Amino acid sequence: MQKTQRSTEEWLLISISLLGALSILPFALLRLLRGDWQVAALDCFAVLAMLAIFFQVYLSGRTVFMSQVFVGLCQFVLVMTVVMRGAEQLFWFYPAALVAFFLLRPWLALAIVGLSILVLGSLLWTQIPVLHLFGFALSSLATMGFAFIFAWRTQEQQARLLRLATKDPLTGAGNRRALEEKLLDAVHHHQRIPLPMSLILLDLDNFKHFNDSYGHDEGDRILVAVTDIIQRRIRRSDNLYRFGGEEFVVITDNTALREASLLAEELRSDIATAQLSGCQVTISLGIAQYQDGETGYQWLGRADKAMYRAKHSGRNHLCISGLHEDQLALTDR
Ligand SMILES: Nc1nc2c(ncn2[C@@H]2O[C@H](COP(=O)(O)OP(=O)(O)OP(=O)(O)O)[C@@H](O)[C@H]2O)c(=O)[nH]1
Repeated sequence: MQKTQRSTEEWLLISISLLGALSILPFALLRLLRGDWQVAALDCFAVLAMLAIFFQVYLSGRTVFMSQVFVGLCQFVLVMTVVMRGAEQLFWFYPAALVAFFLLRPWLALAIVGLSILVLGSLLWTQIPVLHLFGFALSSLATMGFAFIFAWRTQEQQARLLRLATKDPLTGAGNRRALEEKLLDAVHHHQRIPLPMSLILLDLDNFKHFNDSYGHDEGDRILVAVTDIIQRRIRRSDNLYRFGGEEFVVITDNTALREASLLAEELRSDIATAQLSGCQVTISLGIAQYQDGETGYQWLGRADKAMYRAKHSGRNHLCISGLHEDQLALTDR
């Protein structure tokens, strides 16, 4: 379960920054040959800065901040080119605006491109005929407006697709696919920054009996109520997933076994005392702290084994996987 693939965002920024540097390079060389030092210096700066962004993203995988830097750089170079070469360079506004909407969140891109239109308009106010200026204002605003609508709609659709792909429709907890992604990310992150992290696997006790006695719809309501109790108890940075029918997983970043077992005990006790649908619902839990070198599935498997030990100990119980089990017995806390 090794994560080696780059995200789409990384590939996009890597490609765009390299392509940008390679496209400006011939202009830089031409201007150097012609002795057009000022613009050549600006072009060389743009090439070097884009290459720096390329290497930074390639090596670190940081895309959000580097996208902002890239868009800021494009706008700066655009404005400076217009300052040095005049209105004839205005056509660069259009690709620079589209890159902003392509890489950034729509509202941030709107703010940056809007500001750029204002700066360019005020620079050219006295230099070009009013009709020419009016033409630029209209075409740039239309480009910005359509790009914004397109980017905003894309963002909404992506968010909706992401919800559909990663959320359990009944409870709203993350689904199994999201859990698998999270396990990959967590292990990958732990290889870079080895902070303790723990996993709690919890399973409703005798749920079949509950379903058989009260009906499937009532069973569904219990699943939703249990999800709410867990969501209210865990931190915002913790992640809850519905792993199977009546099985849930909580992954707690930056949490060692002792804190995770305290949380698990709180969950057990909160649910056991909640009187859901007028009944006592109980859960059994298995807890495992991530151990260096294991895969996400091995980590989950250890928590699963611990959870089954809890079931065999009579249910409404928690068991801990790992070396420190004795020191962490509930009576010890
Ligand atoms: N209402 C409802 N029930 C579900 C859902 N998914 C799974 N179940 C039921 O959960 C029950 C799980 O039964 P078992 O695997 O035998 O487990 P259990 O009865 O909880 O017994 P232990 O886990 O050993 O305590 C089955 O009756 C499933 O039909 C769901 O989405 N809604």
